[in-house]
Amino acid sequence: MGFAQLVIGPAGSGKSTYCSSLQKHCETVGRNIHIVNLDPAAERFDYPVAMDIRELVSLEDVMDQFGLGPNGGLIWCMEHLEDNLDDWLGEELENYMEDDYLVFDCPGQIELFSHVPVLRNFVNHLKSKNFNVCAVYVLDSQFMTDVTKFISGCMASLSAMIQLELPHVNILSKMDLVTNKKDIEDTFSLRCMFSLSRHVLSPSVEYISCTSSEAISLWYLYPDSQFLLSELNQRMAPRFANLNKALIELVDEYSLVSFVPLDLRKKQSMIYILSQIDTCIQYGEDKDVKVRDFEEGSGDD
Ligand SMILES: Nc1nc2c(ncn2[C@@H]2O[C@H](COP(=O)(O)OP(=O)(O)OP(=O)(O)O)[C@@H](O)[C@H]2O)c(=O)[nH]1
Ligand SMILES: [Mg+2]
Repeated sequence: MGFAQLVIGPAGSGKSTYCSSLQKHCETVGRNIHIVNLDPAAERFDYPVAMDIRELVSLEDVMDQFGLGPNGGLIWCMEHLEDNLDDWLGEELENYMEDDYLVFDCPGQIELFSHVPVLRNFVNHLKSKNFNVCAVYVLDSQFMTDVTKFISGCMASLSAMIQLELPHVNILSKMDLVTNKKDIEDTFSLRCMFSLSRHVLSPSVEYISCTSSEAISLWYLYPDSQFLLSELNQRMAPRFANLNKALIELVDEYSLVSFVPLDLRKKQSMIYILSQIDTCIQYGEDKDVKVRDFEEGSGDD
C-alpha cells in the first residue's frame, strides 16, 4: 500500500511552500517522501520534483494552441490529465513501490475541488492503485481575520470534502504573519479559542509563540459555534439571521472549524501537522517496533 497527500486550497494560500517545507522536514528526519507537481502553470520549484504534469501538458502550450485564457486553459490541462490517468499517471506510478509516500501539489483554482470532477477521478485512480489518500486543505491565516471570510473559507473546504470524500485535514498557513498583539486581537477565531482555553492558558502573546505540543493542540479546539454566530450576526443585516444560523450549524456539523496552524518558524508545527495526516492515512501503523539487539555479556544492558 502507498500513501498520498493531495494538497489543495485557494490560490496563493501556501500549498507549494507547505510542500517544500514538508520535503525539507522529511529530509532532515530521514523520511522518504516524493513531491509531485500537478500545476501545469508552475514555473519554479523549491523542492525536487518527483513527477511533473508539465511533462504531459503545459498551460502555456494549451493557451497558445487553443486560444484559451489561463483558467480555461487550466481546466483543459486537468481534463487532459484525467484522460491520461491510465497511461501517463499509471506509468509514472510504476516507479514507486509499496510504502512510498507521495505529496501532490495542486493548482489553486477553486473549481477543481468544487464542481469539476477531475480531482475526484484522480483520487479514485490513486485509490485503485492501493494508495491511502488524505486531502490537505491549506487556508491562509488572513481568512481568520474576518468572520465572513472565515465562513467562505470553510464553505470552500466543505465543498472539497464532499466532492473528494477523503479524510481531510485543514491547515491554517502563514501563522508567522499573525505575530503582534493587534493581529491576535483582530483575529476573531483566536479570540474564540482563547475564550475556550482561558482556564488552561492565559490569553497572551506568549501563547502564540509557545512551541509545546500542549499549546499547539489547543489550537485544534473547536471554537464555540454560538460565538461564531453572534460575530456573523453583528456583521450582517438582520434579515440574514436565519441564513447565518443555518451556515454555522453546517460548519459545526462537519467539524470544519478545526484548523491546524502552520508556522514555518517552528519545527514542532510541521511535526504536529504531519502526525495528524499520518494518523488519517494510517501511515506507519504496520511498522514493526525496532528492538535493538544487545550482545550478551557486552555490558551494554
Ligand atoms: N510569510 C509567509 N509567507 C508565505 C508562507 N507560505 C507561503 N507564503 C508566501 O505566499 C505566497 C504564495 O505561496 P505559494 O506557496 O506559492 O502558494 P500556492 O498556494 O502554492 O499558490 P498557487 O499554486 O499559485 O495557488 C508566496 O509569496 C509565499 O512566499 C508562510 O508560511 N509565511
Ligand atoms: Mg503552488
